[in-house]
Amino acid sequence: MTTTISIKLETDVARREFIDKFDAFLLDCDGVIWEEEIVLPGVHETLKYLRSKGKQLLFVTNNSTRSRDAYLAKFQRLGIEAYVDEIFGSAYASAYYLKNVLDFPSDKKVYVIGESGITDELAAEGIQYIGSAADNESLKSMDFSKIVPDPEVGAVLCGFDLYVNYLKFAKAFTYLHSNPNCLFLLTNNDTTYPANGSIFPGTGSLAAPLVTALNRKPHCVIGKPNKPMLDCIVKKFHLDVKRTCMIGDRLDTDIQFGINGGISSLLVLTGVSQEKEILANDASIVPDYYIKSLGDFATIIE
Ligand SMILES: O=C(O)[C@H](O)[C@H](O)COP(=O)(O)O
Ligand SMILES: [Mg+2]
Repeated sequence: MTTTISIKLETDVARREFIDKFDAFLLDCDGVIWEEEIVLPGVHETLKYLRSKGKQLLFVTNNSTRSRDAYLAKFQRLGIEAYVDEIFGSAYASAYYLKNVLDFPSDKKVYVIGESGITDELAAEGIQYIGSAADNESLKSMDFSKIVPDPEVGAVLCGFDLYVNYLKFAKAFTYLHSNPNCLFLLTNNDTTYPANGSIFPGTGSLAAPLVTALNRKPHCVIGKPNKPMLDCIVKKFHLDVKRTCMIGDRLDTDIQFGINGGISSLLVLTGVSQEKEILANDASIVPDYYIKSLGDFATIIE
């Protein structure tokens, strides 16, 4: 097996040469740019520097809790220059995929386990939905009489949901179990979520009870590392894959996304994946480059 070596960008010369190699950067958000409301050190300066060099920046996040507009408000709140067309969240990509790829029927509904990011983006695409916040209060007793099949539910879409509960699982299970034509979609499959210098259960772990109960894998997972998200981006921006680099904190989503898309990849060590994982002899996913933090590029600013 040929061992791929990842290049660690430790010197200013190496960092400058790296930046000059690319015209477009796809930037992951959680664990790269910020941890929730805290922008990581040096990231403001680095993003400003990339823009000053005329680089195309695209923000590509598996986080489905916010719509593009809500993300734009977050970028503005945190003092980061961004434009709505540069933002690709898994909620937007899921609504785009349902509308433009699956041609989801207008007389059908989507049952949502997830938050306003998903419901706002579905509404923006004119797709009917039920569930989400309406089911934030779970069953109070073992009375299941109100949980019945609904042939109008054409898909179950599961994303990150702080209010996930038994009622939501029972409804989603019933729609999928009673109707083999009901689509089972995940916004993304991240097993963990980076926060507060640690990791917590992520969307993939929230959807796992449904996968187990149904004994069925999702019909489609939209977010990184899967093609639907990348197709959406490449089609919209006609990127030159040879001059494009994905920057992320997670090997099995961000770096695999770059590999799947035939674009270069840079791993940062401020989120989920660690240096020892890419240095291991049996490393299966190896980025082209890696650096301690996106903010470290601030050292080359003239
Ligand atoms: O659990 C999740 O959904 C993910 O951990 C989270 O959303 C990752 O977001 P990203 O790192 O792609 O910005
Ligand atoms: Mg991340």
